[in-house]
Amino acid sequence: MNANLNSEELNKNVTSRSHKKIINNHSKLNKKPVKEHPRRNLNEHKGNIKVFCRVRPPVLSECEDIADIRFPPYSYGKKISLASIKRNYWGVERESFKEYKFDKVFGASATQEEIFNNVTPIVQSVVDGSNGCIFAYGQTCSGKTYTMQGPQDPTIYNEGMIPRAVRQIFNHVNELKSQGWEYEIEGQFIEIYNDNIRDLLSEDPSNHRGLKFRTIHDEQTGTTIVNKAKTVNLDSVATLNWVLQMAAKNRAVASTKSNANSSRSHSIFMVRLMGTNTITGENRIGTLNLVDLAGSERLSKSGSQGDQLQEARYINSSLSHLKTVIQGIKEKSDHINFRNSTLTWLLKNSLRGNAKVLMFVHISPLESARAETESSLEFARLVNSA
Ligand SMILES: Nc1ncnc2c1ncn2[C@@H]1O[C@H](COP(=O)(O)OP(=O)(O)OP(=O)(O)O)[C@@H](O)[C@H]1O
Repeated sequence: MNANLNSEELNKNVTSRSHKKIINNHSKLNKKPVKEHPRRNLNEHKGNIKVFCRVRPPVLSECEDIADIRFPPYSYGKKISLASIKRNYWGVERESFKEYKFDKVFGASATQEEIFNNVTPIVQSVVDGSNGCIFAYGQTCSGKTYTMQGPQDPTIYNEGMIPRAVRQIFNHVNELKSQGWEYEIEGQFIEIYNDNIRDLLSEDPSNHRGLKFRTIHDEQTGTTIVNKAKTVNLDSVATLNWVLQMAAKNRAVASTKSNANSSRSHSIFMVRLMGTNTITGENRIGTLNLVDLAGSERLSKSGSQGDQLQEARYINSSLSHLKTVIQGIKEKSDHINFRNSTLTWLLKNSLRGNAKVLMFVHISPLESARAETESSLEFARLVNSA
C-alpha cells in the first residue's frame, strides 16, 4: 500500500483512460473552490455511523429440523433479545435475556425493498457529493450476500441493495439533468483476500499474478481509486448487470463446514460519481462503497485447517481492525491507524469526516448458531456504542 499522492503523482500511476479522466477532473476541481454542500456541514457533528440488525428467515433445508429454528424469539423496533436458560445455585432453571439495542432491527419477514428504503438517504447523499459506506457483517450463511446482491437468480422483488442503489443513482442523476447537472458514474469491483486486492471485473483473474493493485487516495476530493483494477463506466442497467455477473463469477469461494458457498473474502463495489452543473459551474464528487464482508466465523467452529485457517485469521484480523477504526472515528480520536489492514486503508475516505457509514449485522435464525449470533451482536454493539 502506498502513501497519499498528489494529482501529478496520481497521473503517473494511473493506467486506465477513465482513471486519468477522473484525476484530471479532480485537478480541474482543485483549481476551482469546491462549493460545500450545505448537508455536509449539517451532518458533520451528527452520529454518522449507524448499525442495523437483520434476522434472516430459515431456508428450506433448515426447516427439516424445526427444533433448531428457535432464534430470535424477540426482535422489535430497535431491540433484539437473546433468551437463554440459566441454572441458579439451587439448580432451578430460569430463562434470562440479553438485550441488544441498535438503530433499527429488521425481523425475518423484512423485504429487500424495506431494507433498501432505509439506506436511500446514504445513496442520495452520495449523489449530493458525500462519501458513504454500507457494510454487510455477520457469520457465514447469515444473509450478507442476500442483502447486498440478492439471491442467485434474483427477481425484481428480491434483488439486493447493489442493483437497487445503482438504479436509484441513475434515477436521481436523471432528475437532476433539468437543473443543469451532468454526472459521470464509474465503478470498480474488487475483493480483499488474505489482505491482498483482487480485481473482480478482470476477464482473466489468473493474470493477476505479479499485478500489484494499489490504493490511491486523492485527499482533496476524498476519492479513492484502486490502480490497475478495471474501471467500468456505469451508464446503463445492462452494464450494471454485466458487472454483477462478472463479480459473482470471480469472487473467491471455498467450502467450509458452515456454508458450501461461503465467501472467504471481503468484496467492495465502489461507485464514484462526478457531477458538474453546467449552469452554476458547481462540482460534486461522491463515492458509495457497498461492502460484503467475509464471514466472521470463529476459528473453532469453522473447522479451518491449512489455507482455510490462514484465510480465517486474515478475516478475523481485518474485522478487528475495522472495529478499532470505527471506534476511533466515533470517539473522534486524533490518531486512527487506517493502514493496519487493506480493508480500512481502502475505505479510509469513506469512513471518516462527514462520510456516512451503515453496518448491517446479520443474524441466523438457528439455535445451533447461537454462539456465532452472540459474537456478531457483541461486535455490532461495540461498533454501535463506541
Ligand atoms: N432475507 C432472506 N430471505 C430469504 N432467504 C435468505 C435471506 N437471507 C439469506 N437467505 C438465504 O440464506 C442463505 C445464506 O445467505 P447468504 O449466502 O447471503 O449468506 P452469507 O452471510 O453471505 O454467507 P457467506 O459469508 O458464507 O458468503 C442463502 O441461501 C440465501 O438465499
